[in-house]
Amino acid sequence: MGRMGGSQMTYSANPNDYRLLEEVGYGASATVYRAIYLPFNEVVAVKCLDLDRCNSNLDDIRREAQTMRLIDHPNVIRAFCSFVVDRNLWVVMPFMDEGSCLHLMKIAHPDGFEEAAICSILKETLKALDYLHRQGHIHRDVKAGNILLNSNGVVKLADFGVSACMFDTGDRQRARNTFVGTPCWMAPEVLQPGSGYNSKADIWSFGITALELAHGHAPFSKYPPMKVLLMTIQNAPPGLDYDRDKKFSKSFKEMVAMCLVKDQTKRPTAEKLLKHSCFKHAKPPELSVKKLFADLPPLWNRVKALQLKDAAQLALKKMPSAEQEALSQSEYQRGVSAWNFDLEDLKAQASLVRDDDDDMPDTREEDECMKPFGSYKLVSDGQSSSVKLNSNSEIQQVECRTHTDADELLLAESLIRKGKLLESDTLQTGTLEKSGTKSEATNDEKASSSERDMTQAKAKMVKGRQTQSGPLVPGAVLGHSLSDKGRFWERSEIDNQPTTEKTTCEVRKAPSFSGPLMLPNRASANSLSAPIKSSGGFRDSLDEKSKANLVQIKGRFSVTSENLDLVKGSPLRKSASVGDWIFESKQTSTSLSPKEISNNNLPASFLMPHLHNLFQQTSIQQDLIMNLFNSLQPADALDVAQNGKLPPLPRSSENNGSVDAAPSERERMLLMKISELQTRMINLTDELNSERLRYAQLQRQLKSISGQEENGDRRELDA
Ligand SMILES: Nc1ncnc2c1ncn2[C@@H]1O[C@H](COP(=O)(O)OP(=O)(O)OP(=O)(O)O)[C@@H](O)[C@H]1O
Repeated sequence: MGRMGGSQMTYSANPNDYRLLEEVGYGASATVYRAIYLPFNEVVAVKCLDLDRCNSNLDDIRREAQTMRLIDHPNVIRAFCSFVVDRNLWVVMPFMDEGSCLHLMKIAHPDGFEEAAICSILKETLKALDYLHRQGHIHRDVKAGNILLNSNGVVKLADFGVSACMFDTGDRQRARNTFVGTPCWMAPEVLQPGSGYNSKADIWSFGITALELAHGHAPFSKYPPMKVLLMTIQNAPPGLDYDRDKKFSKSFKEMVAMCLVKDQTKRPTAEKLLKHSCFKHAKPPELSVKKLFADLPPLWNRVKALQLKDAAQLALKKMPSAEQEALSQSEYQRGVSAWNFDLEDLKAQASLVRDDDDDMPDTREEDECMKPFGSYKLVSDGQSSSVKLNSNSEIQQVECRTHTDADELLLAESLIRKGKLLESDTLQTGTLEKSGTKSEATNDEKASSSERDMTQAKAKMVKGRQTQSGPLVPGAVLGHSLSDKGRFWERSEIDNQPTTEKTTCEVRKAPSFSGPLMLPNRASANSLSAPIKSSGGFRDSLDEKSKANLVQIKGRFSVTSENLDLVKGSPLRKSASVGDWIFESKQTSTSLSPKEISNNNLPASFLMPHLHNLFQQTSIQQDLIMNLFNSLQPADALDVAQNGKLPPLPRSSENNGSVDAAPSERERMLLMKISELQTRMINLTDELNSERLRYAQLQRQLKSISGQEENGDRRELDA
């Protein structure tokens, strides 16, 4: 049996006692359901944490569950009980029927809430933080997505996925020298782990959350993690702008500014902040918060609508942006989800995201707080300028001539070499690769990597898959050997499972890869990150089976042939030619239900962007082919071959290293690729033509319908 719930009732740890209903939320590694606890016929929330998808190690998961069970504060979500079901950790919690502030903003308040509501929400959050800090915890993931509301106006802070204990020593203490949290909300000192951090990191995140609630999004949120990271370190702290944020009071602006001070010692404690006039005069949440969700449909319908809206938005983006968005979003969300940043991964991200900020897919207005970055952009005009990086009170100057992502990498690498940016076990790959060369891993890095190996080895030693029906104890979690990873996907025993388990499996299988619903946020989070297994930063840590199926390693992530099928099922696919993620328009068009299509009631405004996408995709394919043709040029070909991407070029001694005229293995491969691309282009052209036809048909139908209506009207008038 599980522990006592808030209502002093005992909740069982038997999954059959819970009927999972609708999905009401999802995070990096968990899906949250509204559920009925059958013995009491009571509505609860069940967070199903996918142990396979978890980026965190088992200790983190256990810590979250333990923390949640021990806490007892009206503003902190507590766990009634938690237990392991197959490959999931189920955490049973009170159901917060209005969901998170983030969802609420996305669905009904895209430009943020009004000040009265914000102050009420923040006050409750601050009470939660004050309590947690007194208990010795740092939450480390304070953000609107983790502030939950219910219809009575109750506000609770959730998600202890990354919380840390301040009183820990040894390994756990060292863990606080690592990147943990969500990039946009992360305090500068968290990004410079050498100095360590404390509960004041939560106060920074709290300040960022205040801005998030005020604007509808966090500052820097449109940038990929690498950029966010550098901007947090380099730029002046974000804040409310005097002109743009006129609707907010001086007191509110002042409170935000107090939280967002780079020097953590100058930030107030939660206790002190609670005394700020902003909170002293805050209305009780039941008065100011309820109107935020008045007249909204039930949470689960909102979540569905949100998924649909995101799917539509992504589908309608013009192709290059959509491609970029998908990539950027997935990279961003991976950063969001990945508590432990990995330089290799960040480098990969930075190199994949174009530096042209104006082209960034986010249509949001640029934040005022981005202004300092504007001046940074100036240097791209070839002027020399210096970027100041404040690290451990020491100002380091890095010469920066052009503002490119490569420069950002250099900056980061420069910091790292100076031992400022990463010091402990977060430098997961332990290597810095630039232009194919590897710098030597430092002793610290080596030591920490062996520590990690030990942890992994330990986890692997605990064999056997347990289906635990009892409150979560360390053994219960550890019962899931990491080496079991991936088995879930192969299992054919789903049909033999109790309904609840079946539901989980189906839902888990479905979300990312099958339906159009999952295309956007989650699509971007899951379609890429779920099938792309986290290898924990080590190629070596991939299990044998994964290694055998390995298709590609990308940063910390590997794509196996097994999950490539899943990727194929997703609307994003890997372009065979260039290795970019291409938005599959075929999938997009089929993302409309057959009913919708057969109803022929699609407005032209909806179809046109699809056609446009197809058209552009075709052009892109053409470009790719041209590029490939060009890549046959001797100089380029030589270069590519030297980079090891293709078999080496044959050389003849007579022509002094120039490319041999005879078709080489490499050329054959290129030709194969070209013909593959051509086939795809033909398919896309066909698709475009059929869409055109359908569009013309629809227009005819529209005309005839409107003609009929006009006739009807005329007849009515005549009569
Ligand atoms: N008790 C609850 N009642 C209602 N909705 C909830 C509850 N708990 C979580 N949610 C919803 O589910 C979403 C995801 O939950 P949660 O943040 O715990 O998952 P996660 O995987 O830990 O997320 P993250 O990406 O922040 O690490 C929340 O943002 C919220 O919208």
